Amino acid sequence: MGQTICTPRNRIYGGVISAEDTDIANKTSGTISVTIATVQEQVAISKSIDNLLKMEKTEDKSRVKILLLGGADAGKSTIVKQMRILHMNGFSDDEKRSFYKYLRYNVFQIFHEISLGIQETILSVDDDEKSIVNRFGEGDSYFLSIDEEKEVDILLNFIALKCVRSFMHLYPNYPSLPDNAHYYMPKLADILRPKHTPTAQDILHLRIPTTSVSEINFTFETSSIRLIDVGGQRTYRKKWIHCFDGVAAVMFVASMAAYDQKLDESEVAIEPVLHDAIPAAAAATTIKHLPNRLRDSAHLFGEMLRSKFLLSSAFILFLNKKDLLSKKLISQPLGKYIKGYDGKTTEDASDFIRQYFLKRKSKKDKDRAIYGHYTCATDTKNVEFVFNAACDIVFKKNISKSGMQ
Ligand SMILES: Nc1nc2c(ncn2[C@@H]2O[C@H](COP(=O)(O)OP(=O)(O)OP(=O)(O)O)[C@@H](O)[C@H]2O)c(=O)[nH]1
Ligand SMILES: [Mg+2]
Repeated sequence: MGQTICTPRNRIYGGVISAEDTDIANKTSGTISVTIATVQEQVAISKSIDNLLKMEKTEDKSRVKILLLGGADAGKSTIVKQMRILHMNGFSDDEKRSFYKYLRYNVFQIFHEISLGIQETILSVDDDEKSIVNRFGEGDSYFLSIDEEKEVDILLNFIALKCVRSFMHLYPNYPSLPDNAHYYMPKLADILRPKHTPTAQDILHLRIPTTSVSEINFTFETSSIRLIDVGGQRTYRKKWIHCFDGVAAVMFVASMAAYDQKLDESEVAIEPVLHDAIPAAAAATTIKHLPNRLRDSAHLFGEMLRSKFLLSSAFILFLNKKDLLSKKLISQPLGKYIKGYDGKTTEDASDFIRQYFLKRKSKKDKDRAIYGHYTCATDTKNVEFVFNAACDIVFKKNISKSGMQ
């Protein structure tokens, strides 16, 4: 059989000429008779297009543009999902159901990390459990060739293994475990049921990395908001600059629970994200040591503060994952990962992290107010509160409502 040459056009139409094509062909090959009626029609259409464009322009201007920035896994898209729940009627049943496959994949990712963790900690594994642990450690290729039912069985068998149970007992906060493990692990039997429709909470805990810029538009009180979400992984940060025009506020999201996590892309040399970043001595000294996620995030925060395109934008810092921070501190001392910390309580740790970010302000913007909150992006009530307070800042209504200076 000869090879099909796929031109961009027949790739779109699958090689079949569409009804639309035929219509265009008829129109262009026939004689066109111009009458006064058709001219009037054209003028009317053109006028209505102009009006639409004008309306769109004014609407765009009256929209308040808010940009979510921050490193990967910080919680930006979770905040977008919360806005959908709070201001856009949430998710339809079909949409909820469509998240089921991501849910299974997230569970697989947790198990993959558990398998690697078992191997790294050299936990003893019974002979009959070894091959299963190794299969999960290898990656997802095996799972691509099996059906959904079999996959669910294998996932449920994995969690029953003796070595898996011991690992979770000994290392519930193992640094490479995805953050959503805490939520999904206790409810696996329930959420993996093939008929399960993911709940809003299940969806809020999903980890689906953002790879492109996206936006939602909604009405908040009397204002029209345009909320823009970007991918936080280093490879996607280069796209951010295209969103920097006319930003009323930057909501910078950072995971406080990332203090013991490493960047995925740790081998990549650290480059400034923006060419316009004003060099600061402080930034140059930050990431020389461990390529740690919290450190990377604070560095990025400093870089954004110095961007000349964002100098007139309000900055609101969401120090996120406060729920996980308190869980992790029990077994992972913050001082082991970030120099200079000698506190004891979760409050001490949160305050230290806050200072760690705020000291990225250069001398130049010493007087620039940065507002912020300790947040839990998976908690709808908490996000509602902090988003309302943040909007008060943006709309300059009540600056005293939000404390971090
Ligand atoms: N427990 C807990 N989990 C959170 C919190 N915020 C976000 N998460 C989880 O953290 C993971 C990452 O959240 P995302 O919103 O996808 O992160 P992101 O900043 O959009 O990441 P990128 O798209 O890669 O830039 C998801 O599994 C979320 O459910 C939080 O406050 N507490
Ligand atoms: Mg995202």
